[in-house]
Amino acid sequence: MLVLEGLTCRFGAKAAVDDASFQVAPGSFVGVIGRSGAGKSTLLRTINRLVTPTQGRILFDGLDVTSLRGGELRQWRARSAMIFQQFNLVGRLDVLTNVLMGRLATMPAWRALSQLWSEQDKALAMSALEQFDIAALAAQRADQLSGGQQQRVAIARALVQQPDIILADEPIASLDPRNTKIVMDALLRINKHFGITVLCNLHSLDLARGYCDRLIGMAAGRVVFDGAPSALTDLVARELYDLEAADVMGATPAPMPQGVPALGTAAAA
Ligand SMILES: Nc1ncnc2c1ncn2[C@@H]1O[C@H](COP(=O)(O)OP(=O)(O)OP(=O)(O)O)[C@@H](O)[C@H]1O
Repeated sequence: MLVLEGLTCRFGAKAAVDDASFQVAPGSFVGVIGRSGAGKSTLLRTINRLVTPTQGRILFDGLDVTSLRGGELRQWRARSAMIFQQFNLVGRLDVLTNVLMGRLATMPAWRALSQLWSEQDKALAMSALEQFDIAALAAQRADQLSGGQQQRVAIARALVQQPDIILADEPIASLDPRNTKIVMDALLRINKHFGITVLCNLHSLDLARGYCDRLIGMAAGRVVFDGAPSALTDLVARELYDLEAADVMGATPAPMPQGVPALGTAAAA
């Protein structure tokens, strides 16, 4: 269980996240929504401790994440895998090595430095690639892949971290509708088949409604909505998004999941 208690993150006088308190049950798929600048990215980055909170606490299964330092903090970052809008792969390295990077936190420093991957880790990485139908790309340089393929590699890397929670920060923001569906389906599969909790920032409200069990709405750093997608009426959504409402609500049809996608069924884009 992830618990946030009065979490606040200030940049100078501005509170990017302002007194956020909520709990996320294991195995849920939670969408964080809100207009640009609402504080969604900062919230996820603070949970992962890429950003240091100014006030409040983050607890995970009773562990006080806010006070972690050094090796313990590195372990937490491995347990809370981040997925970024821009994929964050090492472009000059091949796909398999990029996925194996997800195993670094489990290795002794000398092996991590020389990147001596065990056969077991290689098998795990290949299996993750197979699950997203990109095993055939294992030997290719990451920067030769399409955006959708790169994001699937990033998701495979997150999966081999064997995380408790995945924090996905606008994972489909730079993708076309077809790849948006492939990547959202991959996250849904991880959530439903492996039971890994997903906390996912999404700009598109329609997408959030289609994929998430629960939505947390942010405005000016504060949590202003927390409930089931069905409870988010158009009126509340319009208040949440203000002038951006037309852009995020049904302007272009958002892809919807057709049930929970089986493993290894993503189209080989
Ligand atoms: N490192 C930083 N230094 C100063 N201000 C920051 C920093 N990071 C974020 N902010 C500010 O905090 C606020 C929240 O930003 P954040 O990126 O978390 O919002 P967001 O909802 O994720 O927006 P977007 O969807 O545009 O990414 C914004 O006003 C932003 O300018």
